[in-house]
Amino acid sequence: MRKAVWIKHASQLVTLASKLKGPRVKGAMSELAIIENGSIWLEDGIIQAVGTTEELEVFYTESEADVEIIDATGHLVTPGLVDPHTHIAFGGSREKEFEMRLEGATYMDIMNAGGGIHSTTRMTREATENELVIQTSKRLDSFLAHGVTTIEGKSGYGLDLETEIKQLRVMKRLQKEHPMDIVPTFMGAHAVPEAFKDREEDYVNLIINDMLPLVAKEKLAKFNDVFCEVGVFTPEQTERILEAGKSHGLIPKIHADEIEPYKGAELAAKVGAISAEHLLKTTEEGIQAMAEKGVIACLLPATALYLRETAAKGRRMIDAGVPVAISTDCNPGSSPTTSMPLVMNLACISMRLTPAESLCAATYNAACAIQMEDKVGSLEVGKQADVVLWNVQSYQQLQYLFGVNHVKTVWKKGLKVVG
Ligand SMILES: N=CN[C@@H](CCC(=O)O)C(=O)O
Ligand SMILES: [Zn+2]
Repeated sequence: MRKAVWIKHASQLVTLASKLKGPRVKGAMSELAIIENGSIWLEDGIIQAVGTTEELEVFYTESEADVEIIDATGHLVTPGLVDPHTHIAFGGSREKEFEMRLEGATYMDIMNAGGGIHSTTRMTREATENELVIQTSKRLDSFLAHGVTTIEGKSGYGLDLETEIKQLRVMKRLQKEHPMDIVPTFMGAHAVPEAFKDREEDYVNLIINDMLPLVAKEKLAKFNDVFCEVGVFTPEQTERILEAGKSHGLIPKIHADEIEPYKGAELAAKVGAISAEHLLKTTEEGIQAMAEKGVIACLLPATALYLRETAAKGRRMIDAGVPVAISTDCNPGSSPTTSMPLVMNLACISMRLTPAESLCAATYNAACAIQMEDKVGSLEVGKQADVVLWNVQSYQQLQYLFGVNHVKTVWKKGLKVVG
């Protein structure tokens, strides 16, 4: 017999439904389209109906399915959260660097001394594909437990053809074997590998001539990301790598202006990047350029906190008309967390987003940053049945009661995966 789930009597069903197309900006980020005494019908992995509990009674009367009824009285219901920026498929762990940073070493000091991204690269190269699948799968479980049902995942801890491909294959396998939706990004330009020290151009050429064509041919990634940073890849190198990716159908993203202002936001606008990430040091000119071209600012307040840096100017970006998304940046160095609820709280506390903007940034706008908004990011008929039931009454409470995991139940494509 067919199965269905009917969630009813939600104190707030936050749908984020809208007729607007594309990422939301300014006031539209606060329009959550909330239904009180809300109700939602999940069947065949898809949302079949959304409305008040009274409106969906008819649906129940006429249904021939075996219906599980969930009484959500006193509970908030939202779309599954979307994390549009993670480095999830890596080997090993870097707690020693956490201590080193507390003693005064900077992120770039550690990286330049062969630690940081280089140390995870060594550990990722050593791990077998199966080992990486097991380690990454556990992280995905933790994301689900925190209400995240779709993530982006980057390579970039291989820095050689074989290991970059291995990381992307791990994500491709997990897309089939794990309930999580994983959208893959190639990030061979995450660092210049140690073997290419002082001959960065050779590595840039390797990415352009060998890595990008193979990644595209095997359809292993949708996006192409570069760490554009002083001492890593210059804006000129970044542009070449992103343009080469575009010629293979890969959509640009940029890790921009994280440690130093480097006109990364301006470059994102110039190359037509879908999003620019971090943006801690972005200037007013960079903000204007992103607003003009509709580049999504993917802001990572947990990373800023973890590196003890001032957070990005999220408030200013929204006021200037930049579409804003937020993310964990889950990675073993600068943000080893899988908690999007924490990131939503931090977006309010450290970047002065309102609770409503923060939720939009973690759902619909996040989906736009990985071109998944047709399927996920809002509760609308025809979209995937990715739904979270929370142990709080309102989205305001979700943002206010910070540092706690309020997830009660998670459905992915209509199936209960948590709770
Ligand atoms: N900043 C560059 N890349 C990652 C960190 C990677 C690492 O430290 O392992 C980031 O987005 O924060
Ligand atoms: Zn990152």
